[in-house]
Amino acid sequence: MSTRTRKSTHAHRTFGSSQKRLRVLVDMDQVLCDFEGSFLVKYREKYPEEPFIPLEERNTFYIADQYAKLEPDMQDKARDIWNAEGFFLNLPEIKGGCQALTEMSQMEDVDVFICTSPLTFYKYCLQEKFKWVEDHLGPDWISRLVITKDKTMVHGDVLIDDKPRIRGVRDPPSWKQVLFTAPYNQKVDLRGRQRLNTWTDDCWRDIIEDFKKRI
Ligand SMILES: Cc1cn([C@H]2C[C@H](O)[C@@H](COP(=O)(O)O)O2)c(=O)[nH]c1=O
Ligand SMILES: [Mg+2]
Repeated sequence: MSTRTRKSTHAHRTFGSSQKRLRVLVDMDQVLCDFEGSFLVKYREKYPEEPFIPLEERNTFYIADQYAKLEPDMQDKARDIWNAEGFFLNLPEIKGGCQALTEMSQMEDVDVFICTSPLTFYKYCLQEKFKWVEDHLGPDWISRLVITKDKTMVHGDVLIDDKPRIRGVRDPPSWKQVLFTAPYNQKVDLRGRQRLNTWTDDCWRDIIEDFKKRI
């Protein structure tokens, strides 16, 4: 066997698959963690006499924008809830999310990263996001956590995210968004995006398989 043949055989073994790997980015708040539900429970505990907005009537991405319209100081009262120590750490999981992520990361030719934005008031949020990931997914996922204010700066093929409009310095971003359903995005124009309603059926699997065929 010539040197050239040996080299190519080795190359074939090392890089045997011609399938490109699919890089999937998955958001945390309202995709893996129940930000909205937890906010409402805590808000009503803290301010039982104040008006509130039931989940099915939420119509803006940022809670504060809608609460500001109720009464002038509502925005600050709402903000105190998610700025508090322990809020992010104790967010319940969106049903089936962590199981789906674990299974997704075991799919052939798929790399999964968590991609989340922090609060500007980052005192508790940053470390609590790390701890949440460690507690719910395990320590190996810490190296798969990307925290950024600008998700367009992160390279990927797919971003599963509930935010109706994601903008940043890169336009268009490298990824295609799959819109994860949340109360405030039920009626938005999908603009060609796919929707994922839940982690508890196998639709996410079909979406990922479909993207694998397209890259
Ligand atoms: C007021 C308010 C804030 N957020 C926060 C929570 C996160 O820090 C980001 C959203 O991050 P994502 O990666 O886009 O999920 O903003 C929020 O989600 N909703 C609110 O009402
Ligand atoms: Mg989100």
